Amino acid sequence: MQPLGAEVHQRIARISAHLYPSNPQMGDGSILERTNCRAKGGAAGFKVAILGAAGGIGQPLAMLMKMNPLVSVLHLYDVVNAPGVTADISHMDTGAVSHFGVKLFPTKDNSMPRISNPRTLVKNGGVLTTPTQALGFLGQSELEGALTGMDLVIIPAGIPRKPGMTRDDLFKINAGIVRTLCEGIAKCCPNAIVNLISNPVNSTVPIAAEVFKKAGTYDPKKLLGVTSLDVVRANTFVAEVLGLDPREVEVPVVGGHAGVTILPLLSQVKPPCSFTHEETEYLTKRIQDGGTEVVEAKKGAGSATLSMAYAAVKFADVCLKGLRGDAGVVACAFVASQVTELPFFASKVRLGRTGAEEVYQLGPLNEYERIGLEKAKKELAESIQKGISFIRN
Ligand SMILES: NC(=O)C1=CN([C@@H]2O[C@H](COP(=O)(O)OP(=O)(O)OC[C@H]3O[C@@H](n4cnc5c(N)ncnc54)[C@H](O)[C@@H]3O)[C@@H](O)[C@H]2O)C=CC1
Ligand SMILES: O=C([O-])CC(=O)C(=O)O
Repeated sequence: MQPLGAEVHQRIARISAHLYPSNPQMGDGSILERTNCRAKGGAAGFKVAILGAAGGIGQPLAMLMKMNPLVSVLHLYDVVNAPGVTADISHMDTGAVSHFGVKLFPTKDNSMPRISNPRTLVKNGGVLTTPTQALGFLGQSELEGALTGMDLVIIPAGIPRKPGMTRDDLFKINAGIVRTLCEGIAKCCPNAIVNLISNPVNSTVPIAAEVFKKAGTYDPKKLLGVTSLDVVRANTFVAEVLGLDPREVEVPVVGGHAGVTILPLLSQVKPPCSFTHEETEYLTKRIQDGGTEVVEAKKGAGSATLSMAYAAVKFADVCLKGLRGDAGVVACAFVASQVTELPFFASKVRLGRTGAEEVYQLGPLNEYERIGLEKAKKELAESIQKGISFIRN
């Protein structure tokens, strides 16, 4: 293998310094390192990490994010099988790079980096690029590499439910996983938008907030619990009842993401429509129990993964459009909120360059929804407190 010329060496150092401004050691080119760069033809876009990328949600989510034209770099992190998933995804001829892998090795005198396969280097508008060569991020020791420089971090890491379990039964294991991952975010990409999928969302979002507060990096606008699957389900089930195309239906779903805390506002469905009491009861229950419906159908093989990946990608896409500065980007999410007396609540939010820039009020509720809201708040208050106490005590 031939050593690289000084010009290439300097270019690598410049790119690394640009990508890792807070970690200059990554840019000196004299250590074994990984560098990000765009594949030839890769669109300028956002850097996205998926934590738990080898899981039931993580894999289809990685695939769909690799197809998103707003994404230029995709980091796939897991404690198992991340390199395999990354290798697989990296063969897709889309723009995003699922972690490009040029490995730079020190030379004997430690002065000049070598590249494992110099033929993979391509010059693209002055930027060092390579056709996608997959490298995932495997295990705790690679978490920092996965997170450094990210604009958006999506977290579907953690165990899923089996029949008979509640989402709260996942707390014992998932709380610790979320804490560790969020400590990494606070350290490596404190300005990233975080989309938290791991259950129980009603507690994991408060956990994440406490971790960020402890680290001094908390920005409530940037932490979003993902409740988009509730909206996706609500749109589907309401469309079935109305005999409409689900793509034309918009149902706000507020509260939280577990059982009675999932509160569809059927009085605010677009296009405007009305439901009988029986229809309201049927729809509310079906939307609230949508997750359990899938858990039971899978008979112990996990919970919703494909519809969740779809819903997560829809939500990530609106977050990226907000970051890009698009106007009028609105979606439901579980966020820090003053809409009720609770510190967190899911409602419609407007997404902008800095995250959830505006949290909308609930609007007029009917009697059925007002009763539902009281039930939702009671359970939510306990779940939120449980998350907060996990970090504070
Ligand atoms: N917010 C929502 O609407 C929904 C949330 N979920 C939740 O998403 C989570 C993931 O579900 P699935 O993908 O079906 O589970 P899964 O078990 O198929 O995948 C989870 C992945 O997380 C990885 N993982 C475990 N510990 C990790 C750590 N410390 N760091 C990084 N990765 C780690 C595992 O290796 C695995 O690949 C569950 O908690 C589930 O309840 C599921 C559906 C909907
Ligand atoms: O039900 C579960 O455990 C997974 C989930 O959150 C959902 O599908 O809404």
